Amino acid sequence: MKVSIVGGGGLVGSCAASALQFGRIVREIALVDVNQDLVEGQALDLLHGASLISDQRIVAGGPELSKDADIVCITAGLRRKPEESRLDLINRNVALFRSLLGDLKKVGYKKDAIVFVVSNPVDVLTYLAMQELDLPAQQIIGLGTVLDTTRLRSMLAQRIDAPPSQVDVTIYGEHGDSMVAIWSNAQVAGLPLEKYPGVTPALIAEVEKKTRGSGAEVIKKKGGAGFAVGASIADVIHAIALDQRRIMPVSSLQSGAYGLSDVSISVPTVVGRKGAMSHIEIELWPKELTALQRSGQVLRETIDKVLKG
Ligand SMILES: NC(=O)C1=CN([C@@H]2O[C@H](COP(=O)(O)OP(=O)(O)OC[C@H]3O[C@@H](n4cnc5c(N)ncnc54)[C@H](O)[C@@H]3O)[C@@H](O)[C@H]2O)C=CC1
Ligand SMILES: CC(=O)C(=O)O
Repeated sequence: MKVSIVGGGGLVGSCAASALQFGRIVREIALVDVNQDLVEGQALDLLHGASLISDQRIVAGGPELSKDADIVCITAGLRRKPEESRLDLINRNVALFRSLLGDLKKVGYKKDAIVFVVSNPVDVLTYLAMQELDLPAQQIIGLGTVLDTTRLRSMLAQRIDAPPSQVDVTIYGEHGDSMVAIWSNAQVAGLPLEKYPGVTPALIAEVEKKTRGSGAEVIKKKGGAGFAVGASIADVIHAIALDQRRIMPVSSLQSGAYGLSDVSISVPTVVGRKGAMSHIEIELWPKELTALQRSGQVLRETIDKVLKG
């Protein structure tokens, strides 16, 4: 498996590369960036640790490195300002994104490549990639609410003193203000979350609110997300590389599940070597379903305004 990271010189791309190196699963990590010195420096820094970590090939360069990549992960983009909503970013990011898709089209890409979008607003740019590239829709996925989900699980675990890996609650919908935490099926180690010691409706509401504001909080305090988003990206890439068919909250084109269609958004999705292989529809609380459909509506309106307008 060769993974190229477009924007690999930046914070998100370099943290993803480091997580992939420690993951020891993919064969080659290619960092692509317009900032040549920066990307060469990142690749060199990763390479310096190779004898301690893994035998992967690590290279840096221009768009041509994506030509034979099995997974093209796009993290190039402009960062969100603390007071800016993710959707406001689209106006600054669409032109940049179109130009790097243009570079990719020029150099070419594998017919079975998975294009994995991380740049924000991730759901809208995932939809744009699907429109612009000549690939089946299932081969184009976005990070969606994978990062939001680990933030929610990890912070809730800390509050109730449970192991983060045993907290099972997932966020779906937009990677943005209208994200929807699905509490109807939440568990800790297989036990119903609401019966777990220390869990109260007020605590749940507080952690959910903190999760919603996490992106902005991290940007304000350290400039942008790095470690957690890098780990999230590596988790999805490993599910693809190993054809794990895990159910993950990635963003992909919808065609009817939960009443959503013609929009890229996160719902329970089977992720494997062919990308977003299918969507799983389960019963939600009516208020969760309504919120998920509203989230889809928010994204649809943005797509209509920005991409079709
Ligand atoms: N979906 C998610 O959960 C998250 C998404 N993000 C998004 O990831 C993106 C990147 O964030 P950071 O890494 O913090 O920004 P950054 O500024 O550190 O890195 C962006 C990199 O992209 C490069 N770049 C710009 N134009 C390029 C082009 N045409 N081709 C190749 N490289 C190009 C820049 O030189 C820079 O190295 C942003 O859009 C941010 O909002 C960030 C965190 C979470
Ligand atoms: C920047 C962003 O989308 C996040 O940290 O959630």
